[in-house]
Amino acid sequence: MIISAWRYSHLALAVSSFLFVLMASLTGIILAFEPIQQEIEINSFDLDQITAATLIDNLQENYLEVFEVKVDGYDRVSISALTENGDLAEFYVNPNTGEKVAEINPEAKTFQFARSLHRSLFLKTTGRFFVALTSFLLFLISLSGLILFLKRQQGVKKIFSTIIKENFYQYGHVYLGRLFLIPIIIISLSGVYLSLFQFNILEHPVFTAEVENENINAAPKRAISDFEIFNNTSVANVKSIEFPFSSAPSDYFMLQLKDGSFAINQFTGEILDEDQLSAQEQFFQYSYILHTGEGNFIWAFILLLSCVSILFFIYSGFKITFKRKATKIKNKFKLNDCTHLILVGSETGSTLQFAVWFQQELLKKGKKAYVQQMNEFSYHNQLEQLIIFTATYGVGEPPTNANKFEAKLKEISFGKPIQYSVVGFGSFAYPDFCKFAYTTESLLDEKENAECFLALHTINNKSAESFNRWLAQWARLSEMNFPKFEGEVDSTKQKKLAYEVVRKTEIIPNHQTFLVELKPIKRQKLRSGDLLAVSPGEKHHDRLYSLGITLENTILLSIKLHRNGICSTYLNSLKQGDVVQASRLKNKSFYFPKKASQVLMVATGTGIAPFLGMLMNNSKKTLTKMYWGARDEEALIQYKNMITSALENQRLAQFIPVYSRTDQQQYVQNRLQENDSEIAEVLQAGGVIMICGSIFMQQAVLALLTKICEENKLKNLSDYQNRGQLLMDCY
Ligand SMILES: Cc1cc2nc3c(=O)[nH]c(=O)nc-3n(C[C@H](O)[C@H](O)[C@H](O)COP(=O)(O)O)c2cc1C
Repeated sequence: MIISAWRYSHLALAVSSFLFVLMASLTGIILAFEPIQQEIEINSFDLDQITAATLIDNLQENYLEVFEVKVDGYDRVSISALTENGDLAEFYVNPNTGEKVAEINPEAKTFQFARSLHRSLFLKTTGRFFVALTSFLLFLISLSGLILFLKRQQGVKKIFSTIIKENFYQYGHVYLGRLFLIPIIIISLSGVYLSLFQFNILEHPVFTAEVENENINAAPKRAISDFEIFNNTSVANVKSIEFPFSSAPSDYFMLQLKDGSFAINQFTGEILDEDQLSAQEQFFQYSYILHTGEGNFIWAFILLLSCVSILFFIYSGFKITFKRKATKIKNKFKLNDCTHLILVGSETGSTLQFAVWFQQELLKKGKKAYVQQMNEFSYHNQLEQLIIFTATYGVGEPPTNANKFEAKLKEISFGKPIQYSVVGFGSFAYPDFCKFAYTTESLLDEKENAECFLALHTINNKSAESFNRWLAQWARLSEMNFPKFEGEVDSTKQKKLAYEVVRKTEIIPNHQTFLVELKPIKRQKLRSGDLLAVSPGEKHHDRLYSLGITLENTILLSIKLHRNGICSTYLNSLKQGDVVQASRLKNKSFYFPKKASQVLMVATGTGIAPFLGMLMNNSKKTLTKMYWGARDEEALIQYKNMITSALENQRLAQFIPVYSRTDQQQYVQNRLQENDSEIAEVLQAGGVIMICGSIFMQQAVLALLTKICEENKLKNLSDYQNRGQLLMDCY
């Protein structure tokens, strides 16, 4: 597994503490319900409007003797008093009247249990130590997570920009991270701070009034309602009031406010001593509220969601890690004996899967192939073929395991001629698509004795299909036969179904293209844009075709016959009534949009097939235009009827054929460029651009679209792609 230092720390911390974090989150979820429940159940009074003087008066009117008043975090006022029946009791009162409103119920058993587990794991001091450590580790995990998030988003300014969706768990991990990392940092830090008090590292100050008894006057005697301090203090600011034990002048009121404590002469109301709340104690109070959500419904709810999100982080984190760990480098031969060296530049391991698969296939063919990380590159005399698979990160930067490659390559000189091929793995969602692969290729270009075997090939979103196109070219040049790389969507694992050939057109000699229409023998749900993996027989591997669905629910395939193409030759040999075995692969990212102001289709050659199906089914008559590139008009013969009928019934608004080998001598991208303002308008008006056909056309069209976006001051092309306004299926 290849991993950067931050990612490694994040993972190591999470793995080492996950059981404790899991326990703390589960109990945290339960405990977060307590303030929520209290908030719902309690009739609260507006304590700001009631003075301590009124409260004391009310109480003294209602009870024989009052010992203490307490105001809790939910603004409930409770007292301990001698009632008129002479009973000593504790209960909640209405501060406006002094009357009893409710009993003080003991805390529910569930909360008691969850709290003990949350605080000490029922292990007393040892448990408290582990809990404190867990809090601290959670803080470090969140901090490293925050740094990874900022690196991923490429800076603080881009915190709120779109998160690029790679897969569900990765996206969820990052998305929830953006929402909950800060609350989790607050929870963990406040937890650590509260723990310091549990271990007596910090202590709560105790207010002991320093009063000289002889200085306490019993006169002039005032009514409580005339005590300045009680009149100036609202009950909202009170934490507790201890009443004087007896009527001896040496006993006084002890008033504890949220910001200080006072000793008050019971006869005169004079302040005998006072103490301001220390910063440490204030910090404790804030930490307590932040950690428990006491008295704040909204914050308690955020705490609840944060704890739930921690559970998701644990689960998705493990999912991501196991996926990455799945591929390991295992070399059968010593490096110095190998003729083929596959270098990998990968951050999260997916590129490595391609490399290891490729190595295994080369080994099966008797080649001595070695897989190595790009940073470890060194030259040996046996080396003949250098194949580099690399991802791109950051702003077109190398992955961590390739960041020293440039420096290493500079020091290396190839003693004998070698041939190299570079494959770039990247994503169109990023502005610098596969940039590091381009850099790598140009570095090799400059090296003596290094000859380019196959020009740079770029792969968007780990597309197995695109990789197979590269593989086919590489195999042809090196005169080998490779099976298909199936990647995550393994068509061999999909159920094979039977399809009957209902139509097959003659091949157009100059273009070597033909149409095949297949009818599923068993009914199935199909959509234009899906892929059909056709199996030419047991011994051969499947070949994927983009399909269109006709109005009769048949599958339309447009095929180019390749000279040594096993599958295209097989399909060309079919006759009406023959049965074909194939499996369907969903390709949801290339469906005709359900809602779009307009659709612009761009295709070359046989790439038109899914579009023909989409047009037939465009019953809403969404405004659709199609640019289609081919060598000459003859290539259109097979599609002409379908295009004409789509135009007639307004399922296609305009068809723009572009021919490269006629007087016109144009490619689709040239024609698109002539209409650049119209293209800009499509993007601006929320329209969708769909591209299907050759990878070369795709790259040229993407370069043009990027330019159009820049010139018209539109958003980044990747923004449109993220919003589903740019859909592609190219090969
Ligand atoms: C944070 C981040 C930044 C990325 N930056 C780029 C980029 O600048 N250009 C690009 O083409 N792809 C970029 N990608 C996409 C990756 O290169 C692509 O997903 C690749 O297949 C990942 O390969 P790996 O799993 O082997 O690391 C980025 C991906 C992530 C998560």
